[in-house]
Amino acid sequence: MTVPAQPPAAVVDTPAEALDPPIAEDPVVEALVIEDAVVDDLVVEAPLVAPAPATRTVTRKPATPAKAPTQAPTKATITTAARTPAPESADADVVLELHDLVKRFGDTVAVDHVSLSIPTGSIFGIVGPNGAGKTTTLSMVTGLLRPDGGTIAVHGADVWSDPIVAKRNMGVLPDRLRLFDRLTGGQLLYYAGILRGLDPQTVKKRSADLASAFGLEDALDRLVADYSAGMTKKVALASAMIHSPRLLILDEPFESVDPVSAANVTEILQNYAAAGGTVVLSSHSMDLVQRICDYVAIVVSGSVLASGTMDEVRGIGSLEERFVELAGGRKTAEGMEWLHSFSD
Ligand SMILES: Nc1ncnc2c1ncn2[C@@H]1O[C@H](COP(=O)(O)OP(=O)(O)OP(=O)(O)O)[C@@H](O)[C@H]1O
Repeated sequence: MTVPAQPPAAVVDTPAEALDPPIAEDPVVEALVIEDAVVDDLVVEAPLVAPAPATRTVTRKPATPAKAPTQAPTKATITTAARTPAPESADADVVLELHDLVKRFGDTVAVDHVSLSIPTGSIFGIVGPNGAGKTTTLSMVTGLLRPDGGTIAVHGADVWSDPIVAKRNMGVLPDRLRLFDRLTGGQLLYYAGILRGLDPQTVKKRSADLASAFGLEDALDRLVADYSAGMTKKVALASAMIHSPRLLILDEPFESVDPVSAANVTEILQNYAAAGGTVVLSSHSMDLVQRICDYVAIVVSGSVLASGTMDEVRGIGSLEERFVELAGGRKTAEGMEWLHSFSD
């Protein structure tokens, strides 16, 4: 009897991660996806410490209901909205103001005159295709990258001319995690808290709360260098929050994070925003952004093509549909037949 040859296999670790939706949905990529194992199982009930009381009176607007407007915004109205962000009410407090931000790398214009107003107590999502300029924008906001033009102000304090004031109340999850990974998770959290001026007792209490919230209790004594990608992301997120900042800047906080942990992180962020904290996050997960963000900006080729409340930006469709439309639609995978010819 002839035994049929085994089909060839490609082993790809989370191939769609950090890919923008048009690519992540591409049939070629879909064909390659092999289900990822869910690693960290956890159940969380511990609430995260709320941010310190705001000096201004803050009432977080509830997430806008998923009600379709009577008329879909046209591309022209969206583009106009991009230049003048449209918060729900004109008197909304603005915690973070980006004005006419520009960043070039040689001939590449990574960020092209971006202006955004982030209301206090909101969760603001920044989405865009790979290479759109999201990380570059957030890196300038957090003072990691100097802008070529424009200004960034946190509660009126300029990030570049008044960095100590501007950054004091900021918690940052950068894109490329460069942690002190020869420390244990517990030591890293301790270090983050002490650096932010907390006393040791408070740091210990908050570290325990955060470890419980992120399902890292059993990992606190292990070296961060030995953590999985998702565990590393979570301990970095916990380090960004330990001083209960008023503003969290999170670059792809859900990347590598399993669905249970993502649900926990979502709940933590929603409680945080309900207590007056503000979250600015970038993500490729359109469903998640649509579900948790009050406001969203779609960035393509360094420019904001749409921004405003979630309902204003997505119109009558989903955020993903609007994103794909503004990002230039999907490309059909042609000329890839060689992939099906198998080298054996
Ligand atoms: N240090 C750098 N030197 C040169 N070019 C850079 C540098 N950092 C970013 N770029 C370029 O700037 C553009 C924007 O990159 P950026 O990382 O901000 O995109 P992104 O929207 O965060 O992408 P992704 O979704 O893939 O993370 C890209 O063309 C990128 O190649």
